[in-house]
Order: sequence, then C-alpha cells, then structure tokens
Amino acid sequence: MQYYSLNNHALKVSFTTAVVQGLAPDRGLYFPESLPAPDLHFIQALEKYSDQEIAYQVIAPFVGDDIPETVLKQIISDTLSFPFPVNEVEPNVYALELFHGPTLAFKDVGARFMAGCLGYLLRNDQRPVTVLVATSGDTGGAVAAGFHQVPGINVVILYPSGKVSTLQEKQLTTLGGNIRALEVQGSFDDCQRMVKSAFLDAALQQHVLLTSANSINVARWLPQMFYYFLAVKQLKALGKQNPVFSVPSGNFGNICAGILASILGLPIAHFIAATNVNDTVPRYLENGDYKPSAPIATLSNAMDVAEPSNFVRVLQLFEQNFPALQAKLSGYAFDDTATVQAMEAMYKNNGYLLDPHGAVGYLGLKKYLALHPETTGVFLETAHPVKFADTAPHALKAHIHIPARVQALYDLPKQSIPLPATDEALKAWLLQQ
Ligand SMILES: N[C@@H](CCOP(=O)(O)O)C(=O)O
Repeated sequence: MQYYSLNNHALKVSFTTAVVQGLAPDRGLYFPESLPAPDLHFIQALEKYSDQEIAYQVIAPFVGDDIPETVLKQIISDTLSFPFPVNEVEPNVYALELFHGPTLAFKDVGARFMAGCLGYLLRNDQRPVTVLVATSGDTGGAVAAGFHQVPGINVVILYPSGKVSTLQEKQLTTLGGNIRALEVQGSFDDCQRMVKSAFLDAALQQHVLLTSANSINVARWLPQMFYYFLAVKQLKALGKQNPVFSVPSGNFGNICAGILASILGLPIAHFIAATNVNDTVPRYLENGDYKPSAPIATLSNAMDVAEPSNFVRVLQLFEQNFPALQAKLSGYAFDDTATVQAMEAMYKNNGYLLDPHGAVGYLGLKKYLALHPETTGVFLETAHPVKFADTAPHALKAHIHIPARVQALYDLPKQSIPLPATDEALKAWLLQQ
C-alpha cells in the first residue's frame, strides 16, 4: 500500500515512510492511495472470527508487505489485550466502552499499535528517534505508556498547561526515563502547531529523527477502525443491525477511522460528530463554512480542539462531496451545562457513570435518535470517568471508585518543563537535547 500527501497527490510513500515521517514533508497528512474493496463475505461472518483475526483482516491491506504476517499478528495481539464491551444503558442505546486499557482511554489502541509498528520498522536503524506528540489530555498518557522504556525511542509530549485533568497530567508527567513532558503556556492547538512546525524544520531534521504519535500518523489513525468492527460484531450477536455511531470528537481521528470502516463495507447507518463548544465541524456541516474559532477550555478537555487535524481526511473519504458528507455525517455541539446534566441524569435514571466526553457522545446520539427513533444507537465512551474525578459533578463524585493503581499515580511527583507556546521555543529546546 502506498500513501499520498493530501497536499500533493503525486507525493507517494510506503507504509514504512508514512509511519516513520508521521507527516509528509509538505505538511500534508498521508492518505491511502487506494482503499481495499469491501469483503462482504468476511463482514457477514464477523461473529465467527476472534477480535484479533478481525483486526488483522482489517489492517493487513494498509500495512502491505512492510510488516510480515507473524509480526503484525503479534502487534495486534499485544494491542488488543483488553475488552471493548458494548453495554446497553437504555433500550436500544449502547455505550461502546473503550476505556479498559492501561491508561483508561481509547488512545491505548492506536498508541500500542504504533509503538509495535515503529519498533519493528526501525529495528535496524541505529539513529535515536524522538516521538513528538501534542495532547489535549488522553493521547499523552497513552503514548507515554505505549512507548515507555522502548529502546532507542525518546518521547516528548506537549500539553497545554492547566487544561488537562489531574490524572491525565500525572499519566504523562510521572513515568520519567525516555518520556518527557513540555508544559506549554497555551492551548492544544498551539501544541499541535508547534509539533507540525518541528517536522518541517530542516535544522531539526538534521539534528534528530522526528516522528509523530498523534493520529496524523497513519499507524495511530488506522487501528481505530477496530472499535467499529468489534462493536458491530457484538451488536450482530444481539440481533442488532445497521447501527448509528455517535463519536465524541476532538481531533477527528476516531470518527474518520469509523467512516473508513463503513467505506470498507461495515454496515453503519450514520455517524454523529459530537463536540463540545469547540464546534468547528458541526458549524461547517450546517453552513459549509469552515471557520475555526479560538479554542475554549471545557470539562471534556480532550476535545478542546479548534482545528481538528483529521478533518481533511474525512473530506477526502467523501472525495470533497459536501452533500454526500452531510448524508452520512451529522454534527452536534453541547456546552458544559448540558454535559453535566446528561451525566447526572444518566446516573440517576440508569445507574451508569458517564465521563464528560461520553456524555457529549450520548447527547449527540439522543439528538439524532429523536429524529430516527427506530435506529440502534451506539455512543463511544472514550475515557473512564475516573480520569475526570476532580471535575465531576458533586453528586457523582462519591460514586467514582478510584482503583489502587490510579490512586498510586496521584502520589507521584509531576515532572514537566515549562515552555512558551512558540515554534521557536520548541525548536530551541529540541536542539539542546
Ligand atoms: N484528543 C486528543 C488530542 C490529540 O488527538 P490525536 O488523536 O490526534 O492524538 C488528546 O487526548 O490528546
């Protein structure tokens, strides 16, 4: 499989190059040159396959010959070592729980898959590699855990100071060793811009081999298709067909992977991009005007993204056809008041604890289901409520059980390096390393 840059379709590279570079030299995101034809026989028989077999079948065409079958299967088995249950929280409304991994967020899948791929692809390269990653909360912890103590790889995490939860900050600032955290005096969008600029800087490229562990990297983006296949498999076993998925969306990598899964033949009726007040995409879907506004801090902080990197991939999946996009994707935005109300009502009525991101996904789903009541609906619970215990509504705090391994994290000292939110500051810091 070849990948082209979305800024220049003539610029094509292998899977290996796309993963090692992260971002194309012209700042474009890499995109698969061709999509595999839907294998309807496989999709109709999903429940006969194990989760690992499904994941292999889905991802193998995108990896091609760059990773041998046995190695790829091992990477998948290491990645999918925890469950992804769908849980019926109301009649015909399912929570797809993606928070059972080591850092309690959906990012664990992509981070572990990418760590496995990079380890194999660079196995004969003696140069030290620096993995740069910008986080609004969950990616940082997942990448830190996925790459911790991987030989030859240094991880540098940029996060917006004061804009991530206490537990998220502990996850990305306490591991030490090959993981370092830069506490940026700005927003997630600043962090993401700084990271992208670093990739394009010739002096930096001479100094160190840089790659990205955000979902701009195809090895982080593509394995997110697994969630949708595994959910559809479980729903089929329950006799539910053609569901709608509501995806809490920030950088749009997850929903973009879901849309790709549906293009590969997975029967999904519709997608809902559920956002907080950082609503660039819902506004665009309504009026066709793509106008990011300044980022706003919210309770669902991992989605505090004003300029979602992956939306260009979503547009490409629809070949820039706006009516086709609108037919398959709705966008709804919700503020913190609605989020808290949803969390409280869900617990009161159904005894189910939502995290703020899942609550936004649930609200998006309910809005859509009000117009399409016969549909089976799934919202993604992208992170465990314990990650947001400090900002949880008062009435719910007492019900959030903090596991011992999480409690232990609170006691570890934070190690972060303050950095101004400028491209020059990051460059200067990297050059000193
Ligand atoms: N929501 C993210 C922001 C970065 O997204 P990514 O999927 O591109 O890594 C976070 O939690 O950091």
